[in-house]
Amino acid sequence: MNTQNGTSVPAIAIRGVTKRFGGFTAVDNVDISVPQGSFLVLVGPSGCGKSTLLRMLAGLETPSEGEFVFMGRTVSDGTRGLVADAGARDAGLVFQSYALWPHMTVAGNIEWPLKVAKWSKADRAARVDEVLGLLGISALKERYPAEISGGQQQRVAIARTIGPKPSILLFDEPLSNLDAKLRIEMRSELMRIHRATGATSVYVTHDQVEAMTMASHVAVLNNGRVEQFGAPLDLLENPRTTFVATFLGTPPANLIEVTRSGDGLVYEGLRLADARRAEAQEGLQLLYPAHGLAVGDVPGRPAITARFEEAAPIAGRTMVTAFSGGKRLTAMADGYFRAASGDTIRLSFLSEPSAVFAMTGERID
Ligand SMILES: Nc1ncnc2c1ncn2[C@@H]1O[C@H](COP(=O)(O)OP(=O)(O)OP(=O)(O)O)[C@@H](O)[C@H]1O
Repeated sequence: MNTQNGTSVPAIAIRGVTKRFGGFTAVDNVDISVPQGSFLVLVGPSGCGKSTLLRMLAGLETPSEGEFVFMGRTVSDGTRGLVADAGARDAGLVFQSYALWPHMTVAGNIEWPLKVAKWSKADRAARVDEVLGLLGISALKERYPAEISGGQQQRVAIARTIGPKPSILLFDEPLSNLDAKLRIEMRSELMRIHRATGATSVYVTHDQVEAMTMASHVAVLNNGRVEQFGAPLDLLENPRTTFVATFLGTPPANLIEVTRSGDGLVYEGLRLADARRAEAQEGLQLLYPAHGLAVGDVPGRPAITARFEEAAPIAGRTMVTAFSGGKRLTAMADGYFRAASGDTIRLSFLSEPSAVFAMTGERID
């Protein structure tokens, strides 16, 4: 069904999209596409352009250059100034703020877009009950937005968006107003809804845990550009830049700046790796995941002295933050580890670095 000339047509194709505000480039030549049913997460630090990209997907902004193609159909084209309206795009948007109509009941809010789309009365009633059930909020049907909690309001907003069965769902940080526990619950809920609707979803977040748990595809954005695009595990295991390597992953990975000395790569006089991993480069950065750094000396492994900063228990182990040479390092200790801030501790490098980067941030090995 979803084919043209025998080849599969992406549900969403973003082709060479740039967005400028005056002289400022907010989105810079973005080129990604995903198949139907994907869960694409746009992740990156504040100001990297992810909301602007989502707003263009929703048709709320026009690209300066490039085009958006949904299911083989061009819905925005920067060169021609074309932007198809929301109905023609077949996309529904869920915002961070719920923006429910306060004078309408929960059922009324969900029914409204179906009225706009000219569904029959019987079909509307059936669909409202169906999405209320899907979101687990049937009991709230006759309440007004002021009479339900924030988490429930967000469910109503999601129910309202999926009501008309859009084939593309767009989410702009929909969970950021919820408390930590509710966020985790709603994450699984959203995944369930995504699967139940069969829609292709695009989800904006600055929370990399959300990105890694929900995505089938992740685009890491930095300064308006896609720094890397791929499956979550691929990005974790094969980061192409130091930006991706340190932005993704919990706890954060460590970058150690080393210099070449003879046949070794050396940090504070300590040989950490074989210099043949990176020919002809003087300064380099070595990547160690937090679990690659242990607290305390380990026989046969290189170790450094660091200044203890803080400890956070995680699943029976302790994530330890310490400083060495002005740089923040994250290590894992077995069991529950405690020390006073400023104490001197030892950190051991348990294995070879998982990657080697140039000082410019590009991956070498
Ligand atoms: N209408 C606008 N006019 C001028 N500059 C804008 C406009 N909208 C966004 N920008 C700028 O474009 C850049 C990207 O903004 P955008 O909102 O897409 O970032 P973001 O990654 O979603 O950030 P956040 O996580 O903080 O919401 C920012 O520097 C922002 O100031």
